[in-house]
Amino acid sequence: MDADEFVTTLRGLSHRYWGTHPFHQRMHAGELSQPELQVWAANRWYYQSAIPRKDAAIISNCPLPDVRRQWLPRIVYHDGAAPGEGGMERWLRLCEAVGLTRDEVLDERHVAPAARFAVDAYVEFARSKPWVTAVASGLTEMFSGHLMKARVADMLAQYDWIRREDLAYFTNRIDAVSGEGEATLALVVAHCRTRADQDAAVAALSFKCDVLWSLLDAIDLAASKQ
Ligand SMILES: O=C(O)c1cc(C(=O)O)c2c(n1)C(=O)C(=O)c1cc(C(=O)O)[nH]c1-2
Repeated sequence: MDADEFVTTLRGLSHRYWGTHPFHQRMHAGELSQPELQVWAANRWYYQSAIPRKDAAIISNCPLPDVRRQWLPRIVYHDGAAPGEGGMERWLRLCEAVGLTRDEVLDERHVAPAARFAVDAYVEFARSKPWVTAVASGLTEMFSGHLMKARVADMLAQYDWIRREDLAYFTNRIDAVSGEGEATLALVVAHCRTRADQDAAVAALSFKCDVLWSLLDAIDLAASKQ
């Protein structure tokens, strides 16, 4: 495929993205109870906490200093440059805003088995696949900016007990993905040189859509028991 066709094929997977998942639809429509939002926040914590390990696995498999240098800030973004900073900290504050304690999030007591299984599969994928294939799996970020913008607006409009500062994770992340999404796409296009590499990248993005969808299926089921 030439670069345009390759990018079009990757973007063509957007219909499989978790933006249209029924749980997200209910969240955006204001139909979730506070206990259901707690299930969501506590389970997504497990995803958030796995992302730096996933990115470290990509770096460990990559022999190219330029790419490692480009990827490294992602780990610091989530872990923070110091304790009490960074994306994971902002997610924990969101958990507290929906009424969870830090302890009950950090000890993972609310993490559903299928949520754990889906997230662990993503980390294992990054450990076991060529680095560029694992990078391609993160291209769901291309689809996430629009969704996160809608999420902030809809949550503020629909849940009057949620304040803008509670959603700092997302407002901060929206800015980060606009740059990272394009840079990641450029990296994947530049380093997938054969048709086999390109097909593996498309399959990786498809796999990641399945990971996210499965995570939300697990959350949906756990929330329905509230
Ligand atoms: O809220 C969302 O809908 C959403 C989606 C995604 C995604 O599409 O993978 C990520 C995030 N958020 C996110 O916050 C994040 O840090 C992130 C990292 C990655 C990744 O695969 O490396 N995806 C995502």
